[in-house]
Amino acid sequence: MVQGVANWNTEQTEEWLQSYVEDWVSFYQKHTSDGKVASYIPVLQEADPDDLGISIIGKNGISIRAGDSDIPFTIQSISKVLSFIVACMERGVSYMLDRVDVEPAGEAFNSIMHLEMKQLKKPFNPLINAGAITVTSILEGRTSDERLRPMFDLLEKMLGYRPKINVDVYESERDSSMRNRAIGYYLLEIGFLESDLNITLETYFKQCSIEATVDDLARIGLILANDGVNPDTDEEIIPRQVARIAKALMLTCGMYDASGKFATYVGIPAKSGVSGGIIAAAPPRVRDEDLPFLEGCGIGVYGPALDDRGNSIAGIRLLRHIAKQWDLSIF
Ligand SMILES: NC(=O)CC[C@H](N)C(=O)O
Repeated sequence: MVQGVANWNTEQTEEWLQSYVEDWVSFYQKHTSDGKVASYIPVLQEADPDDLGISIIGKNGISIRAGDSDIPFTIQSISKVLSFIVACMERGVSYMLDRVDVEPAGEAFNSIMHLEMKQLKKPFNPLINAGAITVTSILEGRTSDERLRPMFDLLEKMLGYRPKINVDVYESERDSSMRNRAIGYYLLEIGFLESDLNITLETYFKQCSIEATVDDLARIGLILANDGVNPDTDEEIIPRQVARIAKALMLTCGMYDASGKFATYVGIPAKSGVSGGIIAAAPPRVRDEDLPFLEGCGIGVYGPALDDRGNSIAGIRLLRHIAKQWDLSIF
């Protein structure tokens, strides 16, 4: 554990922590060879499987960056957290919780099976594809761009710029994602969708193709860690109740059928995406020891080589190491 950091909130300590993180990233970078880049969305195969980068942002602009931290990537399933937040802000929490449950599915992120076998009254949770597509069908607006505007507005507030959609990734998924179409048709048949299927899928593929960097994820993670308030300006960006539900979902469902292990070994609300991104929100914690980021931090990781659950293989190992070293677990 990194101990004895007297008044760690200084530039000197920032540099010191940075050198630790750089060592850890270069160690775990070798683990990327244990994973595989996603190929079911053809353009995602072009990612370099060796990449591994991280950004950690705390209060007062303290930030640490290491490895391949400048590479933009599409947020994929990380967007499911944002669409759920936006839908709750548009429609209210109880409206949303009547239409999508908050229980871990224990199945692959794109599973269709449980929808039929369990005769559900609503999808298990908003972070698996069936739940996320249902949530996207509830977003307000006639066209996909209209529906995504509030999500971009929210991102702009958090990041200070308006991210873009990666059109190549969007088109690649739109033209190949038969499974999501199958999920969509099934949802339509059982009456879970609140609006047109084609516009819903177009919106869903676009939200998955929003491009970001690890810094962006860390910034969003920090705001979530701080219950929706930007800790540097005290502005409430996401209502506290919504931010808390989002974090509960990230912890219980964010890493799909590896969520239990992630909660056990890392213990931080987090969400992964198949392009290799992970967002994590480490809330403030009370400890006697002098440890980094006691006031909480946001973490963004990028490592496109995935494990068999679809989570960044080296990214998870790196997060596990950092959480242990700095005692970041919420438990
Ligand atoms: N796990 C993911 O990131 C999945 C997102 C991807 N766009 C899909 O729907 O298949």
